[in-house]
Amino acid sequence: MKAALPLQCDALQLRAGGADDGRVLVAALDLRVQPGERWVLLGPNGAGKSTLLAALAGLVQPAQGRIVLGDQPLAAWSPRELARERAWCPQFWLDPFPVTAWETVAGAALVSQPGRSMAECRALAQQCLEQLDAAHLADKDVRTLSGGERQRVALAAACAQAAPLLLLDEPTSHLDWAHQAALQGLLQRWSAEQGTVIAAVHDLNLAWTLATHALLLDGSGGAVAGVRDEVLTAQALGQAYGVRVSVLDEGAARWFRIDFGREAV
Ligand SMILES: Nc1ncnc2c1ncn2[C@@H]1O[C@H](COP(=O)(O)OP(=O)(O)OP(=O)(O)O)[C@@H](O)[C@H]1O
Repeated sequence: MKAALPLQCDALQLRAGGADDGRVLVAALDLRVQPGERWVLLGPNGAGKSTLLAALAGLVQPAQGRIVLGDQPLAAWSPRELARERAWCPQFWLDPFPVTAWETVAGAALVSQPGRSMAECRALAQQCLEQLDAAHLADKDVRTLSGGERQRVALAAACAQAAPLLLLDEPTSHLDWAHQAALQGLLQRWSAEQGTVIAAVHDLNLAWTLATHALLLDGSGGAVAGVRDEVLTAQALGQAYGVRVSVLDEGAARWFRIDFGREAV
């Protein structure tokens, strides 16, 4: 896999639904993301994590400011070129047609490299399904899969695109513990090869173990971005989510506990 390109946001403003009169989700975000970094996006429901991921994928237009990938604004990239640079794995899937898992993944491989033969796409699809422990699902109709199985197929499709920037919207929302751990390992290897990962997550402990950097949206347009240890603090998380968060530092690890029985900070 080739190395990811640097990604940057300059005074980025995003509104709900990308509409001119939509609520401001992100007021003026400056962000620098370097190849090999793993970012987690956090913030309350409706804060704008999915909207920001879609904007970074080039699928939602900023109200103001700009996003730059490599040396040109995102808006200047053609869809075909962009498909070679970034893969976007959404939070939900619509599967209206009877398509198999391997066809779904092979389709993603074909999007980024239209010259590939179907045999090559199928071999790559098989490899990516194996990486996500989903090879045994290859011939199944995606409409018949369980939530976790369908999510692993979607993640395999994102990997098959072989685009070095992975934009993942709640990638572990349907995964059991073992598959969460396996995905973390995969994403760490991805970034070790100079791929970049940006993932929206709600699980603070998973966020901590996954991330090198974090971006915390407050739901009112504000955002704090930086290295993980400085952003993921009890105070900042408590304020953003409106719950009491306590932190246990244990060697190099940090554990978060949410006190659901106490009033918000
Ligand atoms: N197409 C749309 N039209 C209008 N409003 C939208 C549209 N898409 C999203 N929104 C609104 O924008 C806000 C941000 O949504 P978004 O999905 O980005 O939040 P999120 O932080 O990912 O939330 P969650 O944690 O619940 O997944 C929400 O209030 C949502 O209702």
